[in-house]
Amino acid sequence: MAARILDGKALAETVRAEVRVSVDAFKAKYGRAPGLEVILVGDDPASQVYTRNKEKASNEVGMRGRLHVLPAATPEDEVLALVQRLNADEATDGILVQLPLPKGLREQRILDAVSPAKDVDGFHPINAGLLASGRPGLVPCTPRGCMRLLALAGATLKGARAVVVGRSNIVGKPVAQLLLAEHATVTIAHSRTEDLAAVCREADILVAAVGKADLIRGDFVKPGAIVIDVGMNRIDAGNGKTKLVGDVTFAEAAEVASAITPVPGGVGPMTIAYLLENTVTAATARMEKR
Ligand SMILES: NC(=O)C1=CN([C@@H]2O[C@H](COP(=O)(O)OP(=O)(O)OC[C@H]3O[C@@H](n4cnc5c(N)ncnc54)[C@H](OP(=O)(O)O)[C@@H]3O)[C@@H](O)[C@H]2O)C=CC1
Ligand SMILES: Nc1nc(=O)c2c([nH]1)NC[C@@H]1CN(c3ccc(C(=O)N[C@@H](CCC(=O)O)C(=O)O)cc3)C=[N+]21
Repeated sequence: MAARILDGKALAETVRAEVRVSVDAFKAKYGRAPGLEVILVGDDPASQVYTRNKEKASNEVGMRGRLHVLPAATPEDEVLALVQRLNADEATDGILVQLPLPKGLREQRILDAVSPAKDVDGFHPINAGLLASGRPGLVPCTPRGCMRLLALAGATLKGARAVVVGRSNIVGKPVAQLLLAEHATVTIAHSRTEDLAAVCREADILVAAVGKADLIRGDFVKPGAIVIDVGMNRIDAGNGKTKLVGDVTFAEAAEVASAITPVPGGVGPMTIAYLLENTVTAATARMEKR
């Protein structure tokens, strides 16, 4: 049996079309476009590509997107000052601080400075707490993208066994919270998990968010399971070039799973689409509160 391949690129296009509609409605109502501010500190080439894509994607749906590039040696107080200026700016609805930050900058201190109302990454402890309490707030983009891909797959979540491999605050934990909210029976596995293969084989829904190529092999996958591969690993392609792969050995898993996301073209594009969605959500919530 060959798995259905869940096309995240196409689904992200659908989400963006939905966002375009809400952006138009927002503009008609409030006379301005929602604004997303992306802060990049340093000159990491991969981060430069990602952040430029985010800026471009926001402009494509009719939002105002702006990228702030600061030198790697920028003092922490200057980064904080920019965040505070954007917190206070009426036309700024979303603020994203691209990770990782250069060494010497305290990530937590900077992320915590972002106003929870403008925290379109959903990384602020207030938003993490709201999610854990099952209350409305801004939800991290990648986990939202994973849930939408599961909906595309037609997954039944209620009562299903879900295994999330990875327990980071940005992917593993929030995706587990969202699955739990949908009444799945959720297990979170991590680097100290014993017999990861056996744990994964229990899963009707398997989410891999680790950052290790080929960690999840075909025999980790229960026949008929749905596999969401969040991993982004750049590996040597053998021909002097590199290629992007997930955490799951795709060819093997696709033999056993009922549906699987590819890398690239799976979760990645969905993350960007939900960043835009979160920005309109944040913008609307702020305007309605005024
Ligand atoms: N598609 C997208 O849009 C995005 C993709 N990513 C990608 O997703 C992956 C995960 O990102 P992120 O959550 O930030 O990563 P982190 O490095 O923060 O977390 C990785 C997690 O994997 C666990 N882990 C490490 N080794 C093993 C192992 N051998 N077996 C089981 N678990 C293990 C770690 O366990 P422990 O806690 O014990 O250390 C940790 O919980 C990366 O490849 C990243 O590039 C990330 C964000 C967005
Ligand atoms: N504050 C913050 N928020 C983030 O959401 C955030 C971050 N920092 N730091 C880095 C990670 C990683 N991340 C990705 C988003 C999209 C793709 C993506 O679109 N990937 C394409 C391929 C891109 C390529 O070819 O390189 C795909 O999978 O098809 C990848 C990775 C967001 N992150």
